[in-house]
Amino acid sequence: MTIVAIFLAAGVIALGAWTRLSDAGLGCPDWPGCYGHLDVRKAVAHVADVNSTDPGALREAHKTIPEMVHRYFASVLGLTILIIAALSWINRKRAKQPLKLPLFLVVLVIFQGLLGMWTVTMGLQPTIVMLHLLGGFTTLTLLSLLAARLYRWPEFLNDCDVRTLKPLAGLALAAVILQIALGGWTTANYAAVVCTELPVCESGWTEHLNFADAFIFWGHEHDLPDYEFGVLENDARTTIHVMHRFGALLVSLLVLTLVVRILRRAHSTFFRNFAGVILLLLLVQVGLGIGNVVFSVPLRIAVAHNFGAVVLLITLILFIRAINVKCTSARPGPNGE
Ligand code: HEM
Repeated sequence: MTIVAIFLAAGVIALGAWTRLSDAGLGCPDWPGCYGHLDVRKAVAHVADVNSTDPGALREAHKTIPEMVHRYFASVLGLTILIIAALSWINRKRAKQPLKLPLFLVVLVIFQGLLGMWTVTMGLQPTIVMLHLLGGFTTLTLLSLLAARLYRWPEFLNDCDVRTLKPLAGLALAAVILQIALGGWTTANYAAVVCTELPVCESGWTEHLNFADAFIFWGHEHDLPDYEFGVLENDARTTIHVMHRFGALLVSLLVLTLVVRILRRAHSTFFRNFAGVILLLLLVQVGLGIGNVVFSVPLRIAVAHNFGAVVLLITLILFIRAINVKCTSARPGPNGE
């Protein structure tokens, strides 16, 4: 069941990215239905009707589809998490049966639903959009952690030297989380295309930094009907974009140092492979980020960049879990001693 939930959560994240990045976030201006309809086909027909009687209405029927498909998948995921929590409760007396994590996931998925509703009803308010993205990433990460606990993966650790890497791994994880939040902030404020040059931004970018306006999280002053396509001035958007680039540099330095240290300390194939996977994910993620800039954020690259971020996050969390399990130089006995 947890594995099913993992696939569903991954699908919901990818669909959410597709919805957001194809500017379909307001494809359905109401919630939970779309123009009052729970059936997406009726919503499409409704938009077509309105457009035929009022050609100035400019409603785009195709944008209702990603939004509603995202909502359908999210509902099934919510239901699956409820079932997981119910099963954990029923089996709570069994040894090593996790209960707090499934219950926390229920609270999280309900809060995610509320954030999804506010995303629409508050007209794509950037802080809500970013929190909704972070909530989705947290859901998938915690489900992966739950699966690792249920399947007792890894069972034991026989490479005790890698445990000394805990502080560095924690630091790399914190940097990745911050970078994900900055990425979400870049998207939510439509700051992706303000810097079209590498490595930082257009020449003279240092004169176009405005930190005061770039990080206003609530109460923006604007007279637009909603936040679609952003409400910030160019300098504030440039600042956000540039911070995401510097964030990438910090993440790269920390993650590369971690990889080198793992390779130096670890003697097991398990951890050497782990280092290889982390390195590969970092390279792919930076490559996709550069692809976003060079090709002006094509939908496929942007969705892959979103997904690459969550996979990198999960891999680091699983690495930290792996270096935290009981360390023994020999395989443990049947009772775990
Ligand atoms: C190193 C690790 C990196 C991580 C973890 C990361 C993470 C993210 C995340 C989570 C988003 C939000 C995606 C979404 O809303 O769907 C994002 C957006 C973005 N990232 Fe990164 N990123 C990284 C590196 C880079 C690099 C190196 C560049 C460019 C050189 C870059 C350029 C962008 C751009 C332009 C966007 C906005 C995309 C849009 O609005 O459609 N990223 N990033």
